[in-house]
Amino acid sequence: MCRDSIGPVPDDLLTPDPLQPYDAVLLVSFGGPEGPDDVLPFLRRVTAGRGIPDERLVEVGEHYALFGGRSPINQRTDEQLRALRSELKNRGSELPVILGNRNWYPLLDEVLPELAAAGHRRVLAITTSAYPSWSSCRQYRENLAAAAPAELTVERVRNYATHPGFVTANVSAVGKALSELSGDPATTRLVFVTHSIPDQMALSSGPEPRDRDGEYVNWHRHVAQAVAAEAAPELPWELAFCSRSGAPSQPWLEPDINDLLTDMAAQGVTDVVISPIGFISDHMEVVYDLDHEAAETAEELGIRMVRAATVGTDPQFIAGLADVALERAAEARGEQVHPAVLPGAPIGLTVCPANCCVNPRQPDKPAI
Ligand SMILES: CC1=C(CCC(=O)O)c2cc3nc(cc4[nH]c(cc5[nH]c(cc1n2)c(C)c5CCC(=O)O)c(CCC(=O)O)c4C)C(CCC(=O)O)=C3C
Ligand SMILES: [Fe+2]
Repeated sequence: MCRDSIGPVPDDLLTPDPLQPYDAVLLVSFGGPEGPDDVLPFLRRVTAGRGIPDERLVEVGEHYALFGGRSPINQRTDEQLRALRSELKNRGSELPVILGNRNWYPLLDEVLPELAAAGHRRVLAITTSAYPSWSSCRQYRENLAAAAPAELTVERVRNYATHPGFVTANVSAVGKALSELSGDPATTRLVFVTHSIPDQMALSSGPEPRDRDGEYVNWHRHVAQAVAAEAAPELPWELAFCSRSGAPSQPWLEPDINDLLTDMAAQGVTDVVISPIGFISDHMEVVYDLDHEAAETAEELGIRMVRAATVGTDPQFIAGLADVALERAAEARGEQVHPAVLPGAPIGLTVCPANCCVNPRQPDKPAI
């Protein structure tokens, strides 16, 4: 794991840093276990006080065990961190760009006090999650608020899934995946996949007023529509969900990707491209739930399935992250900004109202 040294606050007053008034950039990731001994402590940390059934934890622990107790997430995030660091440097910023995780080392709880101790006072956070909802946005904001010492202000960039950079990178990935299939276009489908969340959480995602299905689903539909229109205008597409957990009695977003594949096979579909637009790099959900579980379902059904790449370090995506960071800094300086966004799609908020992305099952906690 790469730890850029936190270092002193840059004091080059001759050329103002394009990320001023911020004095550091913090990439905020979920974090994942590095080996077999980390898996249980990691899962306990993620699920603390959440009422997730033990069977589910055992099951998820087994997914990690298949990969030697190690999630790909830390390495993938590290690659993104390096790519972002060099992109921001190319754009003229000298600020340190460092990593803090919510659930594994280096933990936000350590990194934010270290930043403050090194003299930093105003940090710009970029989360590795691109969409609004409690799980994918507010929970990050809550963890940041809990970890930040009083002298440190942490602000964040907008949810960036509707930025054209994210969409363009997914268009390339889908194009490449499609070129690996040679089936009849009439029986080929494009399926966008994201993380399932409880229906109630989806309905309370984003600020009010909300789209009928909540902003989590609304945003995914906008992204899916835009990627499909560019990458495969001739193919029908659908949005499916993976990685549901929680009690079986609690409704979560559907269709599950495995159920959708089953329905598609019954309708004569022969070829499917799966585009994991819900994830910005290869996490356990991608390498297990899609590459292992959904791939096995497809094989049993006789469907040829290709999984499109996650955006990872695609230069268009990384440039988009740099764009939203520079845009946020300009906003913080009180300048007028013109955020790039898909035509007709929602623009993420940089400062959220109190009722944004609430978790219906938890009293509101302080959030940045
Ligand atoms: C929307 C969403 C994202 C995408 C946005 C984002 O990226 O943040 C995401 C990402 C991730 N989720 C991850 C891991 C886990 N999520 C869990 C549980 C849950 N996730 C939820 C939602 C999401 N999760 C929800 C509603 C729960 C139920 C409990 C709760 O209300 O919190 C559990 C507990 C076991 C289980 O229930 O499966 C684990 C271990 C990892 C790391 C994977 C790795 O190691 O590579 C990543 C990137
Ligand atoms: Fe999760």
